[in-house]
Amino acid sequence: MAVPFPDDFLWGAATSAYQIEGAPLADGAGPSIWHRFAHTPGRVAGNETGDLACDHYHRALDDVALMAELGLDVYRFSLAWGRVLPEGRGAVNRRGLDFYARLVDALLEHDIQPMATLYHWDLPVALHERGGWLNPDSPHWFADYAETLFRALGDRVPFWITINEPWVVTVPGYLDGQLAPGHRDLFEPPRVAHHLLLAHAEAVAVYRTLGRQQIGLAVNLEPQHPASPSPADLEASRRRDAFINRWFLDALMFGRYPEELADIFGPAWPEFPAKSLEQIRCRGDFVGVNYYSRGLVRAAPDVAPLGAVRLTPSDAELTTMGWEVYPKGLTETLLWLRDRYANPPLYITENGAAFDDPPPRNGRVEDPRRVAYLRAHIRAAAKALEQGVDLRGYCVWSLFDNFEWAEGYSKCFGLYQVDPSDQTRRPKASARFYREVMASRGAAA
Ligand SMILES: N#[N+]C[C@@H]1[C@@H](O)[C@H](O)[C@@H](O)[C@@H]2O[C@H]12
Repeated sequence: MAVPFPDDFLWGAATSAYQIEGAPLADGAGPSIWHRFAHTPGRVAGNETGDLACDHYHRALDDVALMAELGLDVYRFSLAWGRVLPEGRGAVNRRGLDFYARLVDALLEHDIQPMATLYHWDLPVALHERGGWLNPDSPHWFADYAETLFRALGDRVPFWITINEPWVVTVPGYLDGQLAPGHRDLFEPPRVAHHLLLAHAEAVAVYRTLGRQQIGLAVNLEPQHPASPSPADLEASRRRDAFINRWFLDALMFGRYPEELADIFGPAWPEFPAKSLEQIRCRGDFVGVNYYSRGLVRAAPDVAPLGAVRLTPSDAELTTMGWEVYPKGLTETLLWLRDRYANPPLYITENGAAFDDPPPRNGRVEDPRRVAYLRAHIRAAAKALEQGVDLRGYCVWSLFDNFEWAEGYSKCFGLYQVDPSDQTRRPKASARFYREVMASRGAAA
C-alpha cells in the first residue's frame, strides 16, 4: 500500500484494567462497580468475572516484553481507580500506585510510549455508594484522583485519556442497564453525562497546571445511515447521530448540547446552567476515536426514547458482536471530525473485531477474518490521512482476548489468544500481520 503514514505515526494496542488485570482486590485495592456487577448473578454471561482475567497484574513485566517483541510504539492501558484510591478519595494505596509505576517504567525501558486512561468504567464502589456519577461532587472526586496520578506519573506518561467512552458509561450504565452499575432510568443519564463532562474538564484544568504533554477524551463513534430514504428514517438517523456521536463532542467543542437531546429525553432533560456548559467547553489536546462499525437506522416510533432501531444488514459480514464490518465508516467518521470540529488531532484509540478463533495448531492461531478487518480499517484510516485528517496514531483493540464486560470471555478481540488453563499468550495471525504493519510503518497493510 502506498504509505501516507508519517514516520512519527504511533502504532499501538489497547486494553483496560478490569478486562485484563485480574486480582481486583489485591494489595489493598478497593472494589469497583464492575467487581460488584460481575459478582451479581445474571449480569454477565456465564456469571464470569474479572477475578483472574488475563492475570496481567502478576504478569505485567512479561507482557511488556511481549509488546516490545510485537513492536508497539504506544500501549494504551487504564488505571484502576480503586487500586490507587481504595475509597475513591483520600488515602493513596502505595502498592496499587507502585504497580502502575512499574508498568510505566517497563514500557519506557522498552521504548513503548504509555497512553494512560484514567477511567475505563471501574468506579470505586465507595464512590458509587455516595451516588457515583449522579453526585454533583463526582467531577471533583475525579479531578482529585487525576491529580494524584498526574503528580505520580505525569513526568513519564506522555498521553492521558480522562474517560473512556462516556456515552457507554451513561447509556448502557444508566439508561438500559446492560453494564455496571446496571441502572434503568430516563432521568439519570443526562445528569451522569453532564458530570462526566465536568469531570473531564476539571481534570484537564488540573493537568494544565501540572503536565506538559497530551490529554484528551476517548469517544465511541459510529456513522448513522438511514435504512431507507424515507423522511422518518432520515430523521431517526439524525436523532441517533446526535444521541451517539454529537452528545459529548458538541458539549466539549461548542459548549452546548445537540438540540435533539431535549426532544429525545423530553421532561427528563434538565436545564443546564450556562456557567457549567461554559466550564465543559474544553477541546483538550486530542480526540481519542473508538471505531467498530456503523449504525443502519430505521425509525421505530414505539421504541423509547430514541424512536429508532439499529438494523443488522442481512447481506453484510458481521463480527460475533453482531456488528457489521464496515471500514468505510472509519474514513467517514474521521472526515466528519475534521469538518465538524476544525480538524482536531486524533488518535484511533480502539479499532478491532471479535471473531470465533480456532484453538491453536502447532502453537499458531489462525484468524484470517481479523487480519482482513484490520487491513481494511488501516487502509480506511489511510484514506482519511490522505484527505488532511490530523490522525496521529492507531491502537488495535485489543492486545489480548479478555473480559468483554457483560459478554464475559465469549467474545475474543485479541491479537493474542490467552489460554485460560495456564494464561499462556499465543500470537494469532493478526499479531504477525500487525507486527509487519508496524515494522513497515503501515506499508504492509
Ligand atoms: N464491545 N467491545 C469491545 C470494546 C470494549 O472491550 C472496550 O472496553 C470499550 O472501550 C469499547 O467497547 C469496545
